[in-house]
Amino acid sequence: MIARLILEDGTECIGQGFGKVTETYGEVVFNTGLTGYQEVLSDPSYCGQIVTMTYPLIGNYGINRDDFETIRPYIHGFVVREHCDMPSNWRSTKTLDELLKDYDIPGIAGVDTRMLTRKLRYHGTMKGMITASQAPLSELLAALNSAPVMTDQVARVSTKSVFTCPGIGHRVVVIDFGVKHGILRELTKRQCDVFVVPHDVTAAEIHRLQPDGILLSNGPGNPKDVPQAIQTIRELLGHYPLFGICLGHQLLALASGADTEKMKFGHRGGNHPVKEAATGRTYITSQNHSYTVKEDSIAGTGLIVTHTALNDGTVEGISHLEKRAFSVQYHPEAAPGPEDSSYLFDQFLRMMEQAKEGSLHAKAR
Ligand SMILES: NC(=O)CC[C@H](N)C(=O)O
Repeated sequence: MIARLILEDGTECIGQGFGKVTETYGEVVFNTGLTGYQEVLSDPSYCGQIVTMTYPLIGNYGINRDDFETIRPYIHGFVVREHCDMPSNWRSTKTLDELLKDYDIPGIAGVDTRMLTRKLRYHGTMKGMITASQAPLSELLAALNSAPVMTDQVARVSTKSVFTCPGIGHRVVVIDFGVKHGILRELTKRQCDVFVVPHDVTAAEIHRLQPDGILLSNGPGNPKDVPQAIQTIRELLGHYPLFGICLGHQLLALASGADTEKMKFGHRGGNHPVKEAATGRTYITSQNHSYTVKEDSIAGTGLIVTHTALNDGTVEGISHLEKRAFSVQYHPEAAPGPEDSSYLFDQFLRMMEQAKEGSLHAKAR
């Protein structure tokens, strides 16, 4: 089936449809990962976006049972150069086409993804649509330009009720703005007793769970679309050790009085170099973000910049000088991607230990 990808600037790519070609709209973004398309497809942070992969052959190792980052994919469309429908891998249980069909997600293959990526880098990310309609371009563009911009992605992907991953270690409350399973895996691997709570949880509800620490998860959309979460984090700051990842990092910054802004085309891929200020070390990181913390908004908030992106100098990590709280813009759970940064989960565990020791000393006094 012929499918069309149309961008708001009038660019049209004609290709072969796969998955379920229904008419969808979304922000068109690109990811430079060489592998990891299953994790990209199932990362809730892509909710509302049409993702184009710059690597030219996608689908060749199929889809397996283990690598999902959430129970169902939320992306609005998938764009590839060449779609492989005959996967070869011992773990593969279905094809990429079958997965997209299961969840009514459109795919389009045969697209000049290099041209598309250059365009997105030059103009910045754009609204786009995938459709099988043969209507004139002008008609489709009018529909695309009047399509509403999504602002409720977090509510769509967050859990509706509390669930647990029991463990014998520190009790961690994960505020689920669209949490990736990789984050839960990293916590349970370290024996944490995990409570995953909905995005609109209140500080009082969290106090009742008596956590040792709180993890602010990744998630889709603009951090300013969830003002209630910013207020809750403000109320929690200083009471418990906080660790923020991606959207959670941006929300920690906003709750501390710093500001965020949209980037031109964001960072998405598995090889983004990030420099840690304290050691001068460079880590290769997995990233997926459109927004960033504004460096010039940090002064006077009690925060410091701990990590910086080497490609463009943007903020990739912050830490609070007086309160137990730190966060990173990238993905230390490395799904997909390099595992260099998993030490940050150990840092969070140490912070929870220190907080416990601190409160024991305070009680003894
Ligand atoms: N992966 C994430 O948590 C992304 C955070 C935010 N939605 C952004 O695009 O910047």
